[in-house]
Amino acid sequence: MSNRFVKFENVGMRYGMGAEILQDISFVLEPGSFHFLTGASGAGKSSLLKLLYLAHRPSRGIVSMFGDDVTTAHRTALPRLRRRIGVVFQEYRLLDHLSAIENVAMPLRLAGGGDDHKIREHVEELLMWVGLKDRMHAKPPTLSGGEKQRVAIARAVIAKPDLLLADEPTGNVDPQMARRLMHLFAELNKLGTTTVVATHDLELVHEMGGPVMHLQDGQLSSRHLPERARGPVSATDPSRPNLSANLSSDLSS
Ligand SMILES: Nc1ncnc2c1ncn2[C@@H]1O[C@H](COP(=O)(O)OP(=O)(O)OP(=O)(O)O)[C@@H](O)[C@H]1O
Repeated sequence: MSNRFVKFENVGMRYGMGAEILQDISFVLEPGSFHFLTGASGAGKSSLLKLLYLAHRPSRGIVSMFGDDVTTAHRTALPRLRRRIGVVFQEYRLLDHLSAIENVAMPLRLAGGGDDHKIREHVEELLMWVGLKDRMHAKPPTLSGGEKQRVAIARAVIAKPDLLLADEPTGNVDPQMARRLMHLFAELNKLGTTTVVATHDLELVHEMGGPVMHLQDGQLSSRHLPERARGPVSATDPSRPNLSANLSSDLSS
């Protein structure tokens, strides 16, 4: 288990030659833990996620991912680590020339996980669960913002990553769908995925509870809210997403 830890020690971050926008950030993400990341617009939530996704190097401090010090790691070592991370980007980053099904199937195909028929079945089931039954064959340019967001979420969770990073994943959906998507994250988390969800939706944060990382003035503070809603989202929606298909066990090896 120890190689699944994520640890930041006195980390700073800046863009180019600018001032540090994150300073002395220290925390540990225990394997299988669930964290919200909050903070005002511009506080640095997406920037912290960039460090976690290894898309940006810290200006100082030490970042350890899954037991490896990645602060000075050669860039050729990063793709192997990134394959263990699922990301829901704020701007989705879907492949426009592929259908929703093919976008979501991509992580499984890259991991060589399972035969074509099984992959398709699993992807279709997940897309149905996120309410996209009728939009599976659509390409991203023809999808609404909320639909794209749900495709991006399905793509991030399909391969059961060791670490899931979600940047404002419910920003474009209605409150009921937001709860359904949080339920999906909670179910994935129960299967062992360490999860960080950056959000402005404090109502949702209070409803779900648990550890909250808060950014303000470049500094990170932590608190723990009482956990209230780790079960089904509501009495009218007791279904569970099927995330247990064993298609990609080689991803985390
Ligand atoms: N590529 C970049 N180059 C220079 N500065 C940047 C870049 N990206 C972000 N910033 C700056 O870094 C700071 C933190 O931005 P970041 O996007 O991390 O905040 P955020 O908390 O995610 O905001 P929001 O909630 O609005 O998405 C802001 O002052 C922003 O202007």
